[in-house]
Amino acid sequence: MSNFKQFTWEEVEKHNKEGDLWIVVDSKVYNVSRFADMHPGGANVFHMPGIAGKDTTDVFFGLHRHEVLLRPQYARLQVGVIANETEQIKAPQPGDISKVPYGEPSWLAEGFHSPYYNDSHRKFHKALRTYLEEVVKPEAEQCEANGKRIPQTLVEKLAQVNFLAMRLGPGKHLKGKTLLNGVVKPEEFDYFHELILNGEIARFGARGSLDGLLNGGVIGLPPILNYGSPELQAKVVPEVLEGRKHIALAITEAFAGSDVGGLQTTATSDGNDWIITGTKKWITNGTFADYFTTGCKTDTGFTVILIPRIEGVETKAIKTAYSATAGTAYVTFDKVRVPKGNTLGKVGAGMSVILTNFNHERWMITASSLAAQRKIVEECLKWSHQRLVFGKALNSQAVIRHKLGQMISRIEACQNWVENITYQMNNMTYSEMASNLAGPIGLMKAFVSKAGRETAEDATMVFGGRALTQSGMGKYVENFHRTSGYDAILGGTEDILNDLGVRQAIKKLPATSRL
Ligand code: HEM
Repeated sequence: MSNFKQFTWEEVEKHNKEGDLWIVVDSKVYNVSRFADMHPGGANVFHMPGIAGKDTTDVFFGLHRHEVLLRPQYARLQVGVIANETEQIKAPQPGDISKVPYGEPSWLAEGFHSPYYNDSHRKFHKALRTYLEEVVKPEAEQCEANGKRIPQTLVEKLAQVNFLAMRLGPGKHLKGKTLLNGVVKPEEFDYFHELILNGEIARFGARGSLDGLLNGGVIGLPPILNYGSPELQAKVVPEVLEGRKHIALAITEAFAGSDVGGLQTTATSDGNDWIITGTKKWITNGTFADYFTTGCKTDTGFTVILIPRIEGVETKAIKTAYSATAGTAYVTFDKVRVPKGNTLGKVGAGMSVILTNFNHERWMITASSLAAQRKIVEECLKWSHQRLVFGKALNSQAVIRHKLGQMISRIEACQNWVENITYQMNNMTYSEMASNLAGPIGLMKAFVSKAGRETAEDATMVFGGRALTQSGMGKYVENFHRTSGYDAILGGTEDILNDLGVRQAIKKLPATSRL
């Protein structure tokens, strides 16, 4: 029962002039007399016909997101409720499952089934979504806007639930850890749990923050876990997983991106040390990283070396299309002296260190991209339903329904592909994955990111000018449209990955295959 004073419509209607102005939104009565002059949409809108002293629910939801009413400074404008009426549009609660068709993958939709997810995944999903929406989303949104790195207080909270360890996926690094307050056991944690995690952090609609949430660790730490010496692992792995230090993967350069063979950073041997000189570009989390897992040219080929932030290492922020909270950096190594014990894998065998890392990174980007696309589809379904044009809902236009149909088909097709690959990952050894899945994951990532860019275009048309502003109705579409290209570039561009997938298929064609 609400504690608000109850009013009849007759009482509300009397407050219909400048200085004494009430409106009703979804059975809630707001006194906007003093607010009118501060209203971002202007004071005069309240004097349009059918507004002052009236029910403005439809016009309100055609212009504002529901969250506007929840902001404390606006919530306090409410002075009462309409007697015998109840609110229809409920504030979302942390952990809620969307009831919008296609707003969730089918395994979460009522009445649907899936062969892939069990009770452990469902329990994990519920706890994780609630945790992220309560603890992480507000900070992620703030960082997306102000460009600051995520606060250390949040890093500490994330470390407490072993967030980064879970982001690395199943494996020995989870052993003995309490995951998300014990909701899933380390030995149960599989690639579907990780798929869920990658999707949930992408639903905030804050792409820079997604990478700012210690993405550098997801791609920078596995080479240490898989190829570092026991001493190096004992020191660096706990520091990073406990959030005391941060790590970045430093491969790409202004000289070479996807063409790893063309890299120019050089490590020369000097007794027991490497002397490293060169530059790296587009390094995610680089502005605040304490360690760089770095691809270097050595006498006998390509070698991966862990470089701490010591004398000779400098980083500066690169201004990119997404939020600076991702910490994208240009990194300079100037005669940096690093012990040879920091070599990851064999000298000259760095290519396989990097290539085995790529499968997981590409699959992760795909999973996040897919969830972000689904969020956009949900936004478009809701918006086209509540937006009135020419006196009717936007979705009464066939051209809009056609766009929605295309968007839905794309995410559903992509979802099925991603879940199939995830199932393969769950049932293959690491080396089977390396040999069987590099091609399919490459093709899948290219396909899903392309689908995302098409959805970004369609959604922009559905939202119109609102898709171009960073606040208001279209804020998620704006963020996705501006940043969907990241999914198409990071971890390998669409063109390169398409080509990789086909080359792998050609390699595996039986020599005797003929029409
Ligand atoms: C309690 C009542 C209201 C509050 C707290 C409120 C608050 C806001 C806020 C915060 C914005 C900025 C955009 C955003 O963050 O979404 C906005 C924009 C706007 N509001 Fe309101 N508003 C209220 C009622 C109304 C009503 C009843 C109308 C129409 C008669 C209206 C018309 C507009 C318009 C036209 C804009 C600009 C939208 C745009 O830029 O796309 N508002 N309002």
